[in-house]
Amino acid sequence: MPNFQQPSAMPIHKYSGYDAVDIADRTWPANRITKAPRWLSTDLRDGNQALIDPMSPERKRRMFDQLVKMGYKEIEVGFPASGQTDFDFVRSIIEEPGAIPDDVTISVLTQAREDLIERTVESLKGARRATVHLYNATAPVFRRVVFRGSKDDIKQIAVDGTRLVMEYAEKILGPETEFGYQYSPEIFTDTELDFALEVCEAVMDVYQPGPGREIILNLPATVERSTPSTHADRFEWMGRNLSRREHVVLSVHPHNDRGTAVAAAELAVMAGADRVEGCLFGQGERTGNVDLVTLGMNLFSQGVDPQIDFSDIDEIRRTWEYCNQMEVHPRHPYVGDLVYTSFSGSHQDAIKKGFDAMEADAKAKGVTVDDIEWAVPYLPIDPKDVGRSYEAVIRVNSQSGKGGIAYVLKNDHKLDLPRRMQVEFSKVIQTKTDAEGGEVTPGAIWETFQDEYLPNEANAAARWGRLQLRSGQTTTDTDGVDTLTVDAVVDGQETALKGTGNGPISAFFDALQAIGIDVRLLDYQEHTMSEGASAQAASYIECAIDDKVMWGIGIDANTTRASLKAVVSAVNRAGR
Ligand SMILES: CC(=O)SCCNC(=O)CCNC(=O)[C@H](O)C(C)(C)COP(=O)(O)OP(=O)(O)OC[C@H]1O[C@@H](n2cnc3c(N)ncnc32)[C@H](O)[C@@H]1OP(=O)(O)O
Ligand SMILES: CC(C)C(=O)C(=O)O
Ligand SMILES: [Mg+2]
Repeated sequence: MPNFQQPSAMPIHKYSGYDAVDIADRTWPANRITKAPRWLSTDLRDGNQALIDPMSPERKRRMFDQLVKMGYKEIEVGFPASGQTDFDFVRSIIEEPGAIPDDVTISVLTQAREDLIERTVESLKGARRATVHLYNATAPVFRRVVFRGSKDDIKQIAVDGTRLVMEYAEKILGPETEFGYQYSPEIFTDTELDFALEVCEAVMDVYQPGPGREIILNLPATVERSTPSTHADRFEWMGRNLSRREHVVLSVHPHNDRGTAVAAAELAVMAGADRVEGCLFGQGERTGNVDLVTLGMNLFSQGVDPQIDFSDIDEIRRTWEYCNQMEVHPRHPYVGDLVYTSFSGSHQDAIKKGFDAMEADAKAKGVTVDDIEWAVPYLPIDPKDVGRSYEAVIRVNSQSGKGGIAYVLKNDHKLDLPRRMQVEFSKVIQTKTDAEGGEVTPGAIWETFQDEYLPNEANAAARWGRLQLRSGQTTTDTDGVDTLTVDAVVDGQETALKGTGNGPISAFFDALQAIGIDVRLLDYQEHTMSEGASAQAASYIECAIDDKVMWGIGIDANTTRASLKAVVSAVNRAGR
């Protein structure tokens, strides 16, 4: 096929590509992530600083409590030198007994400026575990435009900042505080690798990490600039070249400007990152920080424990929406309203078969479906594991086929329709969706089903059809011949019918023959709808009635009655 694409008129000359990393013997592509990295939530700092209306103290507290409840052990709680609100928030959680669990480390961010550092460290007085996070940009355009200084000047900002953090921590914080330090060469992604390394080494020379004294070196994709693979190369290069590597916690902090933050984080972990910083649902500056929920759930879906509890994902989302005053997109991975829903026929067919196969496999092994490996097509995880029901899994519209409709009837009403009956009923629904458009809700599917197949069971006003069954009795003689007597309403008249046959169904056909209705049996299936003494049975009968082939269904606690009702259902439909 010829390619008809044409050069665009976009101003491409304004932009340049990123540099590849010279690391031909890279090892990260072969690595697998087999355990959760250390997580840091920066919802209360990077997420909060990106909001039109930053969180009120009450909203900040709700978010903090939610993060603690989910299991995050490192939480960046603000930029206390930015103003009174952040400062007071940090003080409030430190001063309230029990607000910060003993195993949670709070962290605070500061620029490398003495007044800001002093105020920042002051905010941490009395904390059990606290980290000061210092940053300064190291990339060429920042050196030239923002700081207007040389490489050495920029390195000096980091060195002086580190020394000041240590001095103020020594002066202000008592022995009750287990103090930690984190340094970020901001805009790492645009910084020359050897210079990023040089600055990190200079910072370490001041801080002197060693046994029992870790340093967190966080390499941020402040603005995402490259493919995740180049980002991973940069992490592998830094990991190989950093001295004192065993005392360094190498941390990744992706933003999502190119839409690949999740991949960038995962590949960086494969390349040696020990720790990931991000925000729930990808909140954060511009296109957001990396989404911690997607990262955690990606691990979960591969059988790796994220060490974070996502089992009530809608509650997490409600809290997040309240705190951020924003809405999660309906297609957001793992949590959006539509992410466990299929509208299209072939997906629905496969999902229904998947659920049926899971049930059968579990039964064969004598266990429950929760004990076997998840294998339902089109559903990467079991929605139940994040607190979702199966209700939304299949939704029916004009793109849907028989499988989806059959799924709704089975799931909501325990009716396991035979395949040819599924085809028959899906045509009824298709007529409805073609005529009315839009979605057909499970309630509307059931109403249509009742009206089509069970008019005598549904409300009396909606009854229709030539025949209604009142009561029936069979007797069997010594030759095995059944005689059936039936009290019925035929064309509005109370009528007594009688017939014989080699079973109740053929006896009923014989009785119908007497009033001019010619019925032949083509297929018969039945199943119980629940366990126990009061269990209902569903009978499905496919009949040739005069020149029409029709399915009917009967539901009753008595299987004979259920099958007679199914014949009535088919006969009435033939005359509709
Ligand atoms: C990538 C990130 O997310 S970084 C975090 C960004 N978050 C925030 O900035 C939120 C909170 N910040 C604030 O509220 C304010 O910036 C404050 C209160 C901390 C400081 O405000 P101001 O004193 O007005 O300074 P402002 O933020 O404009 O900073 C600009 C000055 O700081 C310098 N600067 C910027 N970053 C740094 C840094 N990391 N270390 C040292 N100096 C820095 C700039 O070069 C500039 O200096 P100049 O005035 O000599 O040209
Ligand atoms: C302060 C740093 C870590 C940051 O948020 C960034 O560079 O994106
Ligand atoms: Mg950031």
